[in-house]
Amino acid sequence: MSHRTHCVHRGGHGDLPELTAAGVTVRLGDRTVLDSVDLRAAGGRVTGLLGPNGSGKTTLLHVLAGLRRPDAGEVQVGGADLRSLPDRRRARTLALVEQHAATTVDLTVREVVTLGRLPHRGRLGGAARDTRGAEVVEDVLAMVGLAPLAERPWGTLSGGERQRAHLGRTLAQEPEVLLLDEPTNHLDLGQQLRFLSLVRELGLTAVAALHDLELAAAYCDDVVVLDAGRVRGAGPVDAALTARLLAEVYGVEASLAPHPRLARPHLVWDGPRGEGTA
Ligand SMILES: Nc1ncnc2c1ncn2[C@@H]1O[C@H](COP(=O)(O)OP(=O)(O)OP(=O)(O)O)[C@@H](O)[C@H]1O
Repeated sequence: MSHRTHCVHRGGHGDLPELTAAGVTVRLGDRTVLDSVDLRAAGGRVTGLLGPNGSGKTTLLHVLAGLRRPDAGEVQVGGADLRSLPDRRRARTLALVEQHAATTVDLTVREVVTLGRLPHRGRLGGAARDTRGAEVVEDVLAMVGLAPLAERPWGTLSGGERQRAHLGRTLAQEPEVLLLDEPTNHLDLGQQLRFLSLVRELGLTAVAALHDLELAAAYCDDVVVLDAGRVRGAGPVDAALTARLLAEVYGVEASLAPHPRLARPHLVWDGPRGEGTA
């Protein structure tokens, strides 16, 4: 993946909107899947959305993206109620990279990325008014390392290449707020590190659901930890990811330590709770 400066690159400077959720509750059937959840994703920072399987991360991302209406609570982006934004404005403000996003199989990689330009086109869908569209698409293809595969049919891509194409389509939307649902799932270690480095370098307001606590400790500024639909911890990574929280929420003996070479926290785990050696 290329790290060159790009037109969708914001560099983390001041004017990016904050995304907040207040009292978000979602009930599905007789289950309360999210229970009065508060979240604050500060402008231009990467917020990790953490929690065990089934804790509500995807459901919360769908509420934050405006894809699911909560039973209670509200989401604000840049101080405005998400529901008050017209669809196209919302799509230009905030975009979600889904975990298992489906894409029509006979499109090429460039065509998939170009789909991200739809909110920038005229009301009748014409490309005429999207004067920057082609340039943005080429920039994004280079940025996610898919320029050499631009003409490849979607169906021939590996899982990791598809993940990068989905990111490319989302970046082509030029959102200010980027929502990512387990974005590193299909990626090898090198691609995981490059993907999250790229997300940081974009400098957008980002919320990423992550299973890998090591990656979360390394790449997130802040975290929100869900457990059974409730927030169990939130704040800057090193303050929020305490040994006690990791034991209670994940059932593991683990803690953060200074990275031996880099100025950032590093997750050190001993094992499942009660079986650690420390
Ligand atoms: N339509 C539904 N009806 C009932 N329960 C549902 C429905 N959809 C999701 N759930 C439940 O809601 C809970 C939260 O699911 P969600 O996918 O948001 O969790 P998650 O933290 O993203 O999980 P994972 O890490 O496994 O992807 C789960 O227990 C799930 O089984």
